[in-house]
Amino acid sequence: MRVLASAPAKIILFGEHSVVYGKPAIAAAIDLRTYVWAEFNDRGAIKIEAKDIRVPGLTVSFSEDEIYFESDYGKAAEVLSYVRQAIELVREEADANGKGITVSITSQIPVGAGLGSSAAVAVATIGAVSKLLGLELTNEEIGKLGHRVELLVQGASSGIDPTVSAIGGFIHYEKGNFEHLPFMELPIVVGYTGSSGSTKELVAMVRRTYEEMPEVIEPVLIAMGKIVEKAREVITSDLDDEIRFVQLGRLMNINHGLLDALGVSTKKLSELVYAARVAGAIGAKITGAGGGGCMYALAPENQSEVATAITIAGGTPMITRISREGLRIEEVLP
Ligand SMILES: Nc1ncnc2c1ncn2[C@@H]1O[C@H](COP(=O)(O)OP(=O)(O)O)[C@@H](O)[C@H]1O
Ligand SMILES: C[C@@](O)(CCOP(=O)(O)O)CC(=O)O
Ligand SMILES: [Mg+2]
Repeated sequence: MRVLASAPAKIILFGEHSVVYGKPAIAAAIDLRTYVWAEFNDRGAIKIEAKDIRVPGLTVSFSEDEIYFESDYGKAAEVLSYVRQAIELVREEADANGKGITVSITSQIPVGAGLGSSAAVAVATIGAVSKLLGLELTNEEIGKLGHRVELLVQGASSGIDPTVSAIGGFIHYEKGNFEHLPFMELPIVVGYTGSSGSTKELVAMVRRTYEEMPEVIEPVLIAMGKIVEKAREVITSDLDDEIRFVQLGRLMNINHGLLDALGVSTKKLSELVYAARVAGAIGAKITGAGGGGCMYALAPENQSEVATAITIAGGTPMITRISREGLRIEEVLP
């Protein structure tokens, strides 16, 4: 039997980092996906083929007609830890420890770019392997297992990414509970800096700053939580879209300033944010953990001008749509 599952990327509209401290956040699944095939193998081992992940430390040397591969196995193992933990957790749930499972991954999501590639790969792996092992899990339960995977690998995780990747759509999330917000087409442009940041390291860096000066950082986190509540009021109000977008844009700009205060922006991210605003975006901010990765801009009138400005500033623009669907079982072959 072979199973193919897929799970989407996400953007965090408001509340990254503060959500790790129990504050609310708002996120949406987007139409970039990670695909995972799962099947049994008879070696009793876990085998992972990650087709499009570049492992730092893998060197290929050529001599005459021979090719040598040298790998830093420590780094390779670390990079594959989300997938490995996901498989181990499902095997445990299914009481199938020791069963040989091969997974093969392809992904459309840039890695370490704030678009939740870690959650998508965990959720798609859990989806495919649980189906293979005959476990009946709801998407919500799979999101919770995805959260456990992120906690095991990162040490800290709010759970928002695996939740939105598993259930899809547009959600308000707080301490493990989520609520679907009314669907709205968001005229946004995502700008990718081309560099990556590790969520594990950025979350740990914010934690260190918080522990050094809680009296300074706590009010910043509280303000971020208030921004989310205000944004939720605007999204669920019956005001015209035009007014709602202007209010959301202002809240995005304030949220970006506070993320910068936490130290998770970079020169390039801020350049893309300002380039988008100068080109007419009503709001622009980092999305995800920062330290590289992506920003997004709200540009109801001028998405293409904003995309051009992001390109001129050295970024890669992506025009994405919200994905109503989360985890999907794509194929089950005998
Ligand atoms: N296609 C993939 N195959 C295997 N592992 C992946 C894949 N995509 C992401 N990952 C894992 O997720 C990590 C990146 O997660 P993270 O630092 O949280 O950034 P983000 O979730 O924003 O992309 C990678 O280092 C790798 O361990
Ligand atoms: C920084 C954080 O709020 C979001 C991280 O998202 P990503 O891994 O950068 O896509 C961490 C979390 O919510 O667990
Ligand atoms: Mg992640």
